[in-house]
Amino acid sequence: MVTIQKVHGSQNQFFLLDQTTLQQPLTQEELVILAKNITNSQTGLLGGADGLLVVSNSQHLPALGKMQVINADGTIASMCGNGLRTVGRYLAEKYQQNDFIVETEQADLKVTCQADWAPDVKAISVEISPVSFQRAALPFDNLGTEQLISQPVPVLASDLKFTAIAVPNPHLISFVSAKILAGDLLKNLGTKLNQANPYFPDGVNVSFAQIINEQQLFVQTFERGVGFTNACGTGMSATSLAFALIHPELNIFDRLLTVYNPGGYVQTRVHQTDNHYWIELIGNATITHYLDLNENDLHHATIDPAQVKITPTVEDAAYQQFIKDRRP
Ligand SMILES: N[C@H](CCC[C@H](N)C(=O)O)C(=O)O
Repeated sequence: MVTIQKVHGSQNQFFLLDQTTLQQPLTQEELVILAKNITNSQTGLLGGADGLLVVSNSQHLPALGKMQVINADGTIASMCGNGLRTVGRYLAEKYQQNDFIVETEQADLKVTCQADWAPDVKAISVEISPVSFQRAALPFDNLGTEQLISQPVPVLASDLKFTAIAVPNPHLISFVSAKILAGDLLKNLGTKLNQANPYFPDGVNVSFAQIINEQQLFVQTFERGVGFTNACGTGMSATSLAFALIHPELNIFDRLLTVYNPGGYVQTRVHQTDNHYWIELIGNATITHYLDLNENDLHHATIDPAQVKITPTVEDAAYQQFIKDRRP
């Protein structure tokens, strides 16, 4: 039997599998099949999830481990901010360390355990990096520009301005009115740009944001490979950077922002050293369930829910209690 976890960051939900606990690690093909199966709201476990986080040993000393992110549709994401917080917590407890490095697809990133946000609400800070505005980094095409920073893009939507940032997964961001946020535009644009289209050949995470005040944002994201999620850590991080760049008069750099989302909130700090940007993402890392199942079933994605021993924790109730009166 092996144990996997169901976890969330700001209620962006994942299953977490540590390959090093298996007799035989899953192959990449098995991981993708498992991710699509286990996260599915019909065929999956516990109502499914937004993706699968795969932990394995890193060859990059001094990294404590390596994180791979597989979206619910089986596509691979180069980064996952909410996911990295839960992987960071997992590795902190596995190796009894509070400040360490985790290898991700394009960078080895800092992870730091924070003081609990409330009883049974663990908090982790993670580095979101590398950051690029270059067309080729997203990538995007046929928009008539090499960079997109707060510019109108009529072919995507009239009357909005867009910013495109890779952190390093791709994000398209627009600061919108409450009316636009409440409408169907985000769903329509997110759907359109994550199927065959001339603008974002690899798809893109699309976020609409509202500025609550100079220290608070609200962000809703339609995620590549998933659809709407309760929160997107890299989306909220990229939006914080866009906010800092679009409003230099507010001196946002190095200041703590609170970014609300449908799943709760996170905190971010945007940093600039020389012309290099990186973002600190701070937020909960919650384990909702431990799942004991047969390793063989993982290899064949033939998981019979009746054969899985599910142990809920007290942490989700603690998180719900924590965010109950912390809404914008
Ligand atoms: N939810 C994740 C982002 C997953 C990104 C994935 N949807 C992609 O880039 O394909 C986060 O907290 O950053």
